[in-house]
Amino acid sequence: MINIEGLTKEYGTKKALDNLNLTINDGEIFGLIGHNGAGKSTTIKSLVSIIEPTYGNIFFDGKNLKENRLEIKKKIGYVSDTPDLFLKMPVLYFWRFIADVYEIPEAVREERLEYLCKIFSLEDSYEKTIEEFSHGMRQKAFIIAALLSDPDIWILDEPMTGLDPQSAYNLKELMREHTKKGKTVLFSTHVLEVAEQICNRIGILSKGRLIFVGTMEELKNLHPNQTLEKIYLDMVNSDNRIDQSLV
Ligand SMILES: Nc1ncnc2c1ncn2[C@@H]1O[C@H](COP(=O)(O)OP(=O)(O)OP(=O)(O)O)[C@@H](O)[C@H]1O
Repeated sequence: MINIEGLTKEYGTKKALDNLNLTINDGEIFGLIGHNGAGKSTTIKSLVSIIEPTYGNIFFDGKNLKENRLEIKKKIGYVSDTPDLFLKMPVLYFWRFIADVYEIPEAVREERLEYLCKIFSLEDSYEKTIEEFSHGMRQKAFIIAALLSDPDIWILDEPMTGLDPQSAYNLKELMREHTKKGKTVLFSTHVLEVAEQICNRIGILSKGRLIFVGTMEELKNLHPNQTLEKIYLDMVNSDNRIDQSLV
């Protein structure tokens, strides 16, 4: 279980996150949805220890991230929204490097690599450098790297971006299988349909604040005669209007 308590991130006078409180349960696929700049990546980067929150705490199974960073990081598979690292490295070297960092035994890593490369159709690209990959192939290379150690918690920033329909479908299936085992997936997306298909619950972020947390059914029930898109847009736009009326 992940507990986010009072998470706030300030960049100078800009509040990227404003007192975020959220629980993500074991066995749950949780989707973070929001406009550009809403705070999705800031939330995710706080969870994976890339940025230090200004205030607040994050607990994984009751353990404070601040005090148990390394132990918790080992349990997390993270995909960034910008898969543009290690460009000059042949992808197989990159995966083996990640396997070394996570201390995955030789036999296990090769088997897991074969399995994931098959799922994401990269089994014929071992010798290529990441630079030679298309955007979608890079995305898949970084998803494979994140899942190589079979981590309990998957935290994925816009994982579907650039994926072809087959790879997107396969990733969704992997997410479902993972959470069926009682494990956790948190991912961000702009695409409401993706969230509708696979999320047990979603959180809608607007200007660093959570303005809705619940199931898609609960969201739809707020306005039964409207489309999901309309409900979402009305919610975010009325949040903007409330802010403007306070100025
Ligand atoms: N390093 C930084 N310095 C200053 N402001 C930042 C920094 N990183 C993010 N921000 C600001 O924090 C806010 C939240 O950004 P964040 O990247 O979390 O949004 P997002 O929801 O992931 O957006 P997108 O959908 O475009 O990826 C934005 O207003 C952004 O400009």
